[in-house]
Amino acid sequence: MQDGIFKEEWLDEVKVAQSRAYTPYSNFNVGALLVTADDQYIYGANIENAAYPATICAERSALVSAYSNNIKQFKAIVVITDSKEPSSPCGTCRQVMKELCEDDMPVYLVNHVGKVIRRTVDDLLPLGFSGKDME
Ligand SMILES: O=c1ccn([C@H]2C[C@H](O)[C@@H](CO)O2)c(=O)[nH]1
Ligand SMILES: [Zn+2]
Repeated sequence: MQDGIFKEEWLDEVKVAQSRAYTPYSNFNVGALLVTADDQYIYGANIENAAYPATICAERSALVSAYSNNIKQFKAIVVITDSKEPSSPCGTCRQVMKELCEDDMPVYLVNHVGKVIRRTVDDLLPLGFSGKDME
């Protein structure tokens, strides 16, 4: 895994992802930009549903989109929200990142004024369960 040192242009790209959110119920728009190992951009947004639990978060939208297109090596994921402080991925998204990304992949959390917090997948889900736990 190459470390994706945060690039300013990722801010513009993650806002594009966020603009695609479908949030008639919460109006809380989340964008996720998945940067692939070869610097492609995969966009994810939260897609809500009248049956609330059927909602898909932005982070999982991006990861499922990448895998569906046979793209599996990532440099980083950037997540943006309009919250006061950079918002933190939900437990389900952390578990899916644990499954599909390297433990040391950077996760950049960004708020509406561009404050960026860097964590890794392992920071967000320490001692997380994975296939290794079934060996
Ligand atoms: O990790 C998360 C947490 C929440 N949301 C979305 C789901 C829902 O549409 C809205 C409010 O929970 O935010 C995400 O996209 N990612
Ligand atoms: Zn989530």
